[in-house]
Amino acid sequence: MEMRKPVAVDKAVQRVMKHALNGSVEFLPIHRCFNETLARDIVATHDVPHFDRSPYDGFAIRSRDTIGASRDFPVEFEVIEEIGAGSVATRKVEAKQAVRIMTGAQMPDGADAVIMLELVREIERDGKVFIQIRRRVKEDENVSFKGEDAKQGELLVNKGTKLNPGIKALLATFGYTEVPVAKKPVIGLFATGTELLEVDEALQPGKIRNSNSYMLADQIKRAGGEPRFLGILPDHLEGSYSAISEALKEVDLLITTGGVSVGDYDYMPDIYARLGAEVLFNKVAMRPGSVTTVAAMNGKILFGLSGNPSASYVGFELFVRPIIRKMLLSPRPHLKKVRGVLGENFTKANPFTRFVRSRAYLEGGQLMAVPSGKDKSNIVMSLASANSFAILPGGSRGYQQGDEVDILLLEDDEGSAWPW
Ligand SMILES: Nc1nc2c(c(=O)[nH]1)N[C@H]1C(S)=C(S)[C@@H](COP(=O)(O)OP(=O)(O)OC[C@H]3O[C@@H](n4cnc5c(N)ncnc54)[C@H](O)[C@@H]3O)O[C@H]1N2
Ligand code: MOO
Ligand SMILES: [Mg+2]
Repeated sequence: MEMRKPVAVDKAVQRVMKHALNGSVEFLPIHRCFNETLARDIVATHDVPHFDRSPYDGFAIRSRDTIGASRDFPVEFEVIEEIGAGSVATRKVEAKQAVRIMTGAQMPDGADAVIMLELVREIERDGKVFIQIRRRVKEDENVSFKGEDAKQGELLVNKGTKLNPGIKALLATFGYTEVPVAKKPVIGLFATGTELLEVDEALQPGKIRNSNSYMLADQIKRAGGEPRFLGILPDHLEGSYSAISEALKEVDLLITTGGVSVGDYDYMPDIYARLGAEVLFNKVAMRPGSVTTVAAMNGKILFGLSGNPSASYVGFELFVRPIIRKMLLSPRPHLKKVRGVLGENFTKANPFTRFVRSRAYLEGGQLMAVPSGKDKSNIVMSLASANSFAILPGGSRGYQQGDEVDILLLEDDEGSAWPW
């Protein structure tokens, strides 16, 4: 019987990260990309706005002409032209002249301020329109200046940042019809186990439905990768070996679940040996997921996650997610770590570090983490409301409600450079 030597979690993650693959760039039409990450820095290619403009519907004037204006002594301006946004005045504003201007329209030459429509009185005389201004208007008042939003050459968004609606607005502003994004790594997904049924199959004695593949496919998408379902492999060495070696040609990374422990039908260790893959570790000092095995081969990584649902969920987030994020050029590829308070007693001691699936929430400004269900490796139900892992370092004692703990956030996009 093989005795496996557990590796500390941080050491295990470190070993995997040494084999991180480089990401590549592709260009996607702006209306098609969503949630990808930028593969280039976004730099302002011109000033925004690229002309001085009015932020109000009003009248563009020369501020100095309002000196002395008051309620009792209004100053009169002749309205020489009217422009809406998109139009440009044809005449220069001279002394005591005004251009009726709408929000977003370019400031006419000569004018240095705008007074809002509501603040003037309009009068008509001899077929001409005049306005009366009853207050002093300062130089530059109500002008939105060229470059006030962004200056040409300014670095606006770093590569490796996930697209969001705001970044989309920037891309459109600068005329990106095609957006440089990090190509999503393609991650193959095999579920192994003779006991596994497809989702549409009726239950049979001793058999269960394959839930891992669906869970992991969405974890892959949440991390920014592209899952490729490769189906279920019954526990047969030959068949599994050939399916896995074929699949490796098609994907960047390969995940299998199940068959990594020491059971009679746990064939993954044999398969790695036959492939000639370098096993980075086959036991991690963590719960769940202690059997997590990672192997490297020809610039690809094979993640042998546990068959137990909670264990494969945790294994993915700790070991696969950072590799995906790295390929997406993120400078912070790991889960974000924050401090919080344990919301319930957790008395079961364990020599290995526990990653307790938890629901984290703010209460009176304090982050609380409460276990989201039974803390066993073969449990599925606790995953549904988990948005975090509370980290309970291994040792001989349990933890109490109110203890301060590190918490890894699952639904955050900022990440950590290195949380360990
Ligand atoms: N003698 C020992 N037995 C076990 C050890 C050990 O150290 N010594 N480790 C235990 C731990 S810890 C874990 S975790 C599991 C890991 O087992 P495997 O990764 O080899 O996975 P399987 O044996 O194939 O399956 C385990 C469990 O998970 C269910 N499963 C598998 N695939 C799926 C799927 N796609 N969807 C849902 N559920 C799945 C499977 O039916 C089993 O119940 O080993 C312990 N044993
Ligand atoms: O790998 Mo197992 O999940 O430690 O329980
Ligand atoms: Mg097993």
